[in-house]
Amino acid sequence: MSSQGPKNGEVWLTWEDLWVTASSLKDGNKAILKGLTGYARPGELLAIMGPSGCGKSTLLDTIAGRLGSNTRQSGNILINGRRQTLAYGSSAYVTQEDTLMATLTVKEVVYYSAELQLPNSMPKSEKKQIADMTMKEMGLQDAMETRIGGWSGKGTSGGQKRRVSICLEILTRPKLLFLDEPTSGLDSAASYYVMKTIASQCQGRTIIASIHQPSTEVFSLFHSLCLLSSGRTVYFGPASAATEFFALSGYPCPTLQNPSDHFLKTINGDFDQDIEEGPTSRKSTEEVINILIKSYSDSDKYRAVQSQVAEICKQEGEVLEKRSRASFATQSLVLTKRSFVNMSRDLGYYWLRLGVYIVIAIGLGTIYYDVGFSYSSIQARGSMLMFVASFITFMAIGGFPSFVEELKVFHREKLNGHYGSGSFIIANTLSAVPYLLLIYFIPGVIAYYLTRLQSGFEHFIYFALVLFTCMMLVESLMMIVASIVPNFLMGLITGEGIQALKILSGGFFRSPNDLPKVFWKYPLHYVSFHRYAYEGMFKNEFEGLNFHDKHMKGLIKGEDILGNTWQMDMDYSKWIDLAILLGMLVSYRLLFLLFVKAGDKVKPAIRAVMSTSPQQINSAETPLHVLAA
Ligand SMILES: Nc1ncnc2c1ncn2[C@@H]1O[C@H](COP(=O)(O)OP(=O)(O)OP(=O)(O)O)[C@@H](O)[C@H]1O
Repeated sequence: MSSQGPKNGEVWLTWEDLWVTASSLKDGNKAILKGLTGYARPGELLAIMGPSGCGKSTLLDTIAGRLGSNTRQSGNILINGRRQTLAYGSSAYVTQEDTLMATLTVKEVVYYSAELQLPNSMPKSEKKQIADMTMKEMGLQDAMETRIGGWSGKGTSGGQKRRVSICLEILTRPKLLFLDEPTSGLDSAASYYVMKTIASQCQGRTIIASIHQPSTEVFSLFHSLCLLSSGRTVYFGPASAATEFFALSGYPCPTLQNPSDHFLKTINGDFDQDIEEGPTSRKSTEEVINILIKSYSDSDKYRAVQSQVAEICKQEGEVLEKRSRASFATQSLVLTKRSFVNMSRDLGYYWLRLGVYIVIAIGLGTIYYDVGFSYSSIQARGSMLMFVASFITFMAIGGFPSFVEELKVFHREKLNGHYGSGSFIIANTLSAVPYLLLIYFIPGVIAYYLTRLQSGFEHFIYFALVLFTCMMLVESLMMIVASIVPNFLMGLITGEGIQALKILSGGFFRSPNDLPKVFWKYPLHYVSFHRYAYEGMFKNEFEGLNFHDKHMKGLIKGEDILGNTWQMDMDYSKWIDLAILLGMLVSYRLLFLLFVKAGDKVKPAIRAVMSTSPQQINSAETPLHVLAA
C-alpha cells in the first residue's frame, strides 16, 4: 500500500499506541491492552485473534467507542485521519451476546428491524426484499418461521441466533462493521458460510472481527490479521504472511496443521506447557510469546504498519455523517407493534398476572362480600381499598423480568443507532395500555361488585382509573430502576424495597399525623403515590355514605371518617388526587427518559475524563519495556 488514504464514502480506522486499563476494587489497575498500533481499511476483513482473555473484545470495544466506564484508555484512535466519534448509523456492532426478542420468529425479528432501520423513502416491498435476501445470505431461510426462543422456551439454535444477530446489523450494509466472535456456536461449515458472506461484503466496507479458532478455510478469507497475547501485539499484517513470520521467528507451522491452530497454541500462556524447539530444546510459552513480540516489534512488518498509519493519518478524509433511517413516527409505530406482539406472546408480561389478579379479586370479593354499612364496614372498606391500591399494584413488578429482556434489546439497538429512547418509551407506553386496561378491568369489576363498594358508575370508573394509574406508576418506577440497576434480580429487590417504603409512608399503616416528621412524613408521605391513591380511593368510597353503629345512636358521616379517622386532607377533591397521580405518571416516564439519555451523555463524558496520558497508564504496568529491552 503506498499513497492510499481515505476517499469519500470510505472508513479508514487507525489506532496508535493504544493502552487500556481497567480498575476494580479487587485487582486495582490492570492493563488490558498494552500499546497496540494498527489500522483497518476499506475492502478488507481484519481478523483479531488470540487466546481467550487476550483483549480481543476490548480492542474491538475501544476502537468502536464502547468501552465500559471502569476503564481508562490512551492513545490515538482516528477515523479517516480525524478524531471523530462514530456517527449513529455509520457503523454496526455485532456483540458476542445475542440479545433478541425471544417471542418473535426469525422473520419477524428481521422484518421489524428492516422497517426500523431502512429509510421511509424506501418502499415496504423493497425493505422486505432486502430482509429476505439477507436472511438467505445468512442461511436462515429454513428457520424463518421458528421463534427465537430463550428462557421461556426452546426456539432457534445458538448458531441460528448468532446468524440472526449478524443479519440484523448487515441489513443496512454499514460502512464499518465490528463483529465480536461472529462464529461462536457455529459448526465449521456454518462458520465458513457466515464468514464468507461477511467477507463478500467487504467491497467498499471496513470489517473488523474478533475470532476464536478459525478453520483453514475461514482463515483464508481474512485479509489482515491482528494477533494478540495478553494485550500485546504478536503480529499485525497480511493474514497470508503470518505463517512466514512465525517460521522466520523460529516457530514454523508443521505441515498439514491449520495455521491459526498453530499460532494460538504457540501464544497461549494460560497453560503451563513448554514449546518444543527441536528434539532437545524446550521453552516456556511465556518465553516464546516474548520472543515473538520482540521479533514483531523489530520487524519490517511493524515499521510498515507504523508508516501506513502515519500515511492514513496525514490525509484527513471525510467526516462521518448520520445515515438516514426511518422517521421518529415510523419507528414509534413499528416498535409499538413489535412490543404489542411480544407482550401478547410472553406469558410472564401480563397473562400470568391477569390470572393471579382474578384469583385475588375473587378472594377479596369473598372476604369482604357485601361489606354493608355497619361500623365495622369502615375498617373493612379501608383495608380492602388499601390492599387494592398497594398490593395489587405491587404485583406489577411481576412483569419486570420480561421488561428487562425488552430493555436489553433496546440497549443493543440504540447503541447501533437503530432508533432513540423517545420512540422506545412511547412504544412501550402505548403497547402496554390495552393489556393494563384488561388486567385491571376484569379483576376490578369482580372485586368492586362482590364487595359492593359505593354504587354508581362514576364511583366504579374512578376506582378503576386510580387502579390503572397506579399500575402504570409501578411499571414506570420499575423502568427507572431497570435503567439504573444492572441486573434483574437486584432490580426486583430494589423495586420492592422502594415500594415497601412508599406503602409504609402512604398514611394507612400509620396515620398521617402520627408519621415521624423526618423522612417518613417529609418528604416520603408527600412523594409517595400511595398517599394520593389511598386518599382518592377513600374519598371516592366514603364521601356521601353514612354508617351506623348498634351501640351508638345516630349515623356516622363518611366525610367525618375521612377527616378524623383516616386523617385525609379534605381541602381538595378526589379528582385532584387523580390529577396528581397522572402528573406523577408523566414525570416518572420523563424521569426514565432522562436516565436513559443521561446514560448516553454521562458514559462518554466519564470515558473522556478517564482517558489519561499513556505515561500515567504505562507507569501502572511495566512489562512491555522489560520485554522490548
Ligand atoms: N471492564 C473491565 N473491567 C475489568 N476487567 C476487564 C474489563 N474488560 C475486560 N477485562 C479483562 O480483560 C481481559 C481481556 O478481556 P476481553 O473480553 O477483551 O478478552 P477476549 O480476548 O475477548 O476473551 P474471549 O475470547 O474469552 O471473549 C480479561 O481478563 C477480562 O477479564
